[in-house]
Amino acid sequence: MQRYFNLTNKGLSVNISRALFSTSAPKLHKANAKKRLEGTGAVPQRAGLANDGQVFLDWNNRKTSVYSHFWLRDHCRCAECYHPVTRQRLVDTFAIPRDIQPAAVDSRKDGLSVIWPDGHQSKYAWDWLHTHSYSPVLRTSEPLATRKPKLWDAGLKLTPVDHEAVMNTEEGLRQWLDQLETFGISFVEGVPTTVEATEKLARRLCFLRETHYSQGIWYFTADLAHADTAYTQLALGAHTDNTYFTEPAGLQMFHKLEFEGQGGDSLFVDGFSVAKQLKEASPAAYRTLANTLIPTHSAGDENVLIVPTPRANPILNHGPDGELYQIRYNNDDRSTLDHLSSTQLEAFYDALFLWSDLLKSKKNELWDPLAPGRVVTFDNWRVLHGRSAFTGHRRICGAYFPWDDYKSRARVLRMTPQDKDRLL
Ligand SMILES: C[N+](C)(C)CCCC[C@H](N)C(=O)O
Ligand SMILES: O=C(O)CCC(=O)C(=O)O
Ligand SMILES: [Fe+2]
Repeated sequence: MQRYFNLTNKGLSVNISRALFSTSAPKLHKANAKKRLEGTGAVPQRAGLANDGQVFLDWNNRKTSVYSHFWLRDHCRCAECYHPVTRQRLVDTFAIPRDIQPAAVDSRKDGLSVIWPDGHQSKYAWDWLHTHSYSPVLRTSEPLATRKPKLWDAGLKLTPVDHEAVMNTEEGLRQWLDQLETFGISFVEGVPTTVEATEKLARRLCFLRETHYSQGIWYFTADLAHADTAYTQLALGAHTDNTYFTEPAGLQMFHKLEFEGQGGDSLFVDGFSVAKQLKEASPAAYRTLANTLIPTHSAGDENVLIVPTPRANPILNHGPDGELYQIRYNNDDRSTLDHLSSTQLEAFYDALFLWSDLLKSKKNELWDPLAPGRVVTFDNWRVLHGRSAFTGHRRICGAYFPWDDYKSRARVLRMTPQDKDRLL
């Protein structure tokens, strides 16, 4: 049941209805703004008056969202304007009059209906409108981005995920990816100690990132097969890999297939947790590591000279929203610092010492002997890794994974196609 109020202005009839049947449907008004707007003859989107050219939705929690007319037309969700299968915009944004006004607006049980002057009818689901309310923003998190990280220290106790479950059930796979997104690290146990089984497990997660080290799965031992310290028996302090790539690998996997000797345990440190500790200990040092650009390179192999574009990046990388999203830190792969002023250089070294002290603090170090059969996978944008020096024979195989494709896989596993439609 609906009630209609008709307003006529410049010969345009506007239907305002109130949905009385659905508790989740917001009340809809547009009369005042529209009347004032048309009375002034101003160009709506440029008028700068708060309520001009907008549709108002009152939600049940007494919040009111406003949506611009142009935005609504540009975001029409009908099959002609938005491809229902490819989920891509079909409407020609640039063919929409910049000052478009609806001919009629109607609140329906399942969403907002708008009829435009050319007769085109747009529909928007209420939950889609609520999710994408931008004035004000009503969503409390960005559900597409990632799981909220849970920070950890040396005491982290994660339940290992069963290899059979990962390979044969969606639940097992989801558990693995959930841990990766939440803690930035996860262990799979019961993996056959072969390169083939490890590669199968890796590809269950995502296709692999090729690098100068390999096409896909790699394995290494202390033989300098590649000119990098990983291929020696030296200890490696906590670091992230690929600091010299424009985009470092998103994930890394290790499986220790063979070991006869002493030492060679694996080290993991939650870089997001250490960053938080640094910020608390010295906001100035934190700012220095967030702002100082560090050049890096990979140049050991004869035919390789990799540097990133841009040439240098901070250790602590923040998005435009100010969130820390990536750690890039490998003190061994840092290039010559020749671009900082004397003052900047001293500030950088001071901050680096504080960072390193926290990284090496016992309470942050998670050590694991990584017994054969126990495969570790970790977020190379968050969790730093290292190893103790070793003697004897040690062979590890593993893989790098691209960030976006790993995230996509994780997202799809925790979302329905309906979630996709609502969240995009
Ligand atoms: C993992 N794998 C053995 C293939 C290579 C190791 C490379 C470590 C290197 N310093 C870097 O940051 O890339
Ligand atoms: O040998 C190890 O355990 C790790 C070496 C390393 O840092 C790497 O391969 O990226
Ligand atoms: Fe490494």
